[in-house]
Amino acid sequence: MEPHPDLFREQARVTEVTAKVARRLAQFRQQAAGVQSEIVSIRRDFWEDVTVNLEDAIEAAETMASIRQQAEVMSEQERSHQSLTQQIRILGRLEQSPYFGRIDFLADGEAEADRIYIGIASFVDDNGEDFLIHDWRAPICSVYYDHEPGPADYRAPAGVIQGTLERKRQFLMKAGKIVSMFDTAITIGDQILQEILGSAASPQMKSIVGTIQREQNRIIRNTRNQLLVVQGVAGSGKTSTALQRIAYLLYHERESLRSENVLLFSPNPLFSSYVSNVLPELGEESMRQLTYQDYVRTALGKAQPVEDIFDQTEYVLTQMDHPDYSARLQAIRYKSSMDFKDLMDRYIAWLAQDGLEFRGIKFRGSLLISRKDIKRRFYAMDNRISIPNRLAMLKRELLKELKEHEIKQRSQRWVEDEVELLDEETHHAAFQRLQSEGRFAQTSFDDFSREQALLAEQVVHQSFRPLRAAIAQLRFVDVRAVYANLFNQRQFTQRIAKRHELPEEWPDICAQTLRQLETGKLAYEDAAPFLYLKERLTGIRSHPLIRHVFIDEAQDYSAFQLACIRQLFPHARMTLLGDPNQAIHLQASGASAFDAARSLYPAERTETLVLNRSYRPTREIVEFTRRIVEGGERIEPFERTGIRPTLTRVRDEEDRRAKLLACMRDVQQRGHRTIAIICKTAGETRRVYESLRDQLELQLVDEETVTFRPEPLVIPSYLAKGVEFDAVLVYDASEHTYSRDHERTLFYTVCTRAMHELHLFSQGTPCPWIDAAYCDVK
Ligand SMILES: Nc1ncnc2c1ncn2[C@@H]1O[C@H](COP(=O)(O)OP(=O)(O)OP(=O)(O)O)[C@@H](O)[C@H]1O
Repeated sequence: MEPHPDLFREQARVTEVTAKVARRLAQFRQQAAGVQSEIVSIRRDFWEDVTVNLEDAIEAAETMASIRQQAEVMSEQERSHQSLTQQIRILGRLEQSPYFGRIDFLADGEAEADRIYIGIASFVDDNGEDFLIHDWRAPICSVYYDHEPGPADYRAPAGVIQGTLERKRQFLMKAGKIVSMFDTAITIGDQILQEILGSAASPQMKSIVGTIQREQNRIIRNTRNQLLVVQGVAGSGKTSTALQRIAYLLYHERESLRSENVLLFSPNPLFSSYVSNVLPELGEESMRQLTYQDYVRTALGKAQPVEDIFDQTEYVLTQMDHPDYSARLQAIRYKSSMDFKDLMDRYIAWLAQDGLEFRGIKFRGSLLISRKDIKRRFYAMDNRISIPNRLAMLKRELLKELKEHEIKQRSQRWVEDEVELLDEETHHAAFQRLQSEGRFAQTSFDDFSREQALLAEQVVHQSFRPLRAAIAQLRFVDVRAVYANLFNQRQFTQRIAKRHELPEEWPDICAQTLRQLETGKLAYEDAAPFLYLKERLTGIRSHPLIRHVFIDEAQDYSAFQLACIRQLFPHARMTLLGDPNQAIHLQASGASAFDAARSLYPAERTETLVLNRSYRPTREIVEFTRRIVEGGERIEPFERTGIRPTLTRVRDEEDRRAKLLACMRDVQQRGHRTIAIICKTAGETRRVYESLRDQLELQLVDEETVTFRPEPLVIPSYLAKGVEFDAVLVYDASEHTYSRDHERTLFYTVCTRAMHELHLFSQGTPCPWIDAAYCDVK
């Protein structure tokens, strides 16, 4: 292809700008080194530079002031070092690729067009006036993403600016050199996007800043709503867009928003690390990330273990022959529903009058306060006061009473014994304390008994510590028993369930739940309701510092979970991203997750945006995968072609192994590196790994894995969600493995992980959603 006529001129500008960037970088590095050595010397001389004098109160106060002042100097230097480091990181990136776009925008009424070069951050010339690079988030830069050459506008703080986009140019650069450059008006399709999407998958997600599409830009720059729902097909850029949106919000609200005020709920640790590099690549600190499971575990504490979500998923995918299977599946669905939440709300309302369960308070085997007594006191309080407030009052009362028990214990025999066992140092410390408090009398006999009394006080105080902590944390409320009662008073539950139908297998669900509760470990499906109950009783611990919550793969959340999340972050705006066709966990509500979320916010503060174009896979893969799901005809492929998916029939395991290895070799020969063999379950994944590892360098991915390498790997289906590979080999695409209702979305999720190649293997009848017309059958 002919080089672009302006290539020479543009390269000259790039060279000039990168030289300026390099100069600024050198200056900043020097400054940072200076600040660094300043910090080191402040740390070293800290105690020399403060005057320490604790002789009297005035001197001590002066000493404190001097320490504070010195600490302030140090933290100011540390802040400035941090900011310099961030600038250095950004300049380092600009030196490699200063910008990726240019627009020439002629505002109405102006004589000359503004020439705007767009990069990941602004760069102003040494005169402090001329922008050599504009930050992609600046208002004018939205023209680049939203318009083709011709009439265009953008929203500035002062209002909408109308004008004409005279030119739109895209660049791809490496190490300060233009690799390719196009004007959108003269090329067909999006050449740069073609190049980017055609390249290899990477173990770390990359930012899409240079090629954000118009429909994605609407999501990124949406600042009006409290709830933004993004419903997008597989590979439509939901995650990429979410991360760009976070970067945008950090810029747009830069006066008040920090990365620690933004929280992303991600599906698993592998996904968290997969996306963790995008914001740093854009010059921003990464947001906080959490899985829902981690959140529940932290909130419930170590004392209340919870089943792993992956163990629940494995159960659902493998234990079809288990006698409890059908009841458990029903339990998972019901306990995730809003019907169950309603039931619990009514139960909690009743608990305000009766039914709360408590634990007695025991010390060294004897009962100090019985549970009956605690219950009596609780229900003796004014029942117009909320349960959490009544419990707080009760807590104070119990702590006071505990103090009295503590005093009584001091004269007990066991205390005397323990005092005798105390070491010399403790005795000495008690002696010194009494002396400094002037509590010694003249006679040594009294002195001895005073020391004994002080030590007894300390011993008892120490022994009561766990009890005090337990009361302070309201552990005298027996949440587990309260939860269990919901399942062991069937008639009662049926009475309060009235309007709602309990599930058909309710008696079995009750028996199963009680058995599980007895083990001390919560089933995963009980975790969210249990936590909800606990928080409704003991007080909701909300997180007011979080201002934006993002939930990726939102289709996999239950309506119940979404309602809880809403309650936890009362001051946060919410962005929900998901694809109902990829709902793979049983508690998932799929499309109704979005309805559930919408019902939690006022309609006028809610917006839903849809992404139908799939960027990840080639056209051939989209043609194949969109036939797996209902409504797949609305999925539009991006114009990038490749080889057709294949379906290989195998005779037996030996044949499968040979054909899989042959396929793997072919794929590697075609230049692909990140190749995933996707199995359905963790058990199958391990077996495949064991059987292939002597033939192939292979990485085993399980729920503990946090990163993957660009080489062949074997992974269970549900862990692959959200990530992508150059080629996907579906280990077993037979009807035996994928044919039940809830396996359809799982199969779709697995197949849509492929960017360039998709190969399926099947022994016996292939899974019913494979359309042989859209793949090569071998
Ligand atoms: N505007 C874009 N420019 C360049 N690449 C893009 C763009 N949009 C999406 N992509 C690429 O498409 C792929 C899929 O993006 P992403 O993972 O964000 O999609 P998703 O909708 O979250 O997918 P899924 O739901 O299947 O997990 C990624 O490789 C991403 O870089």
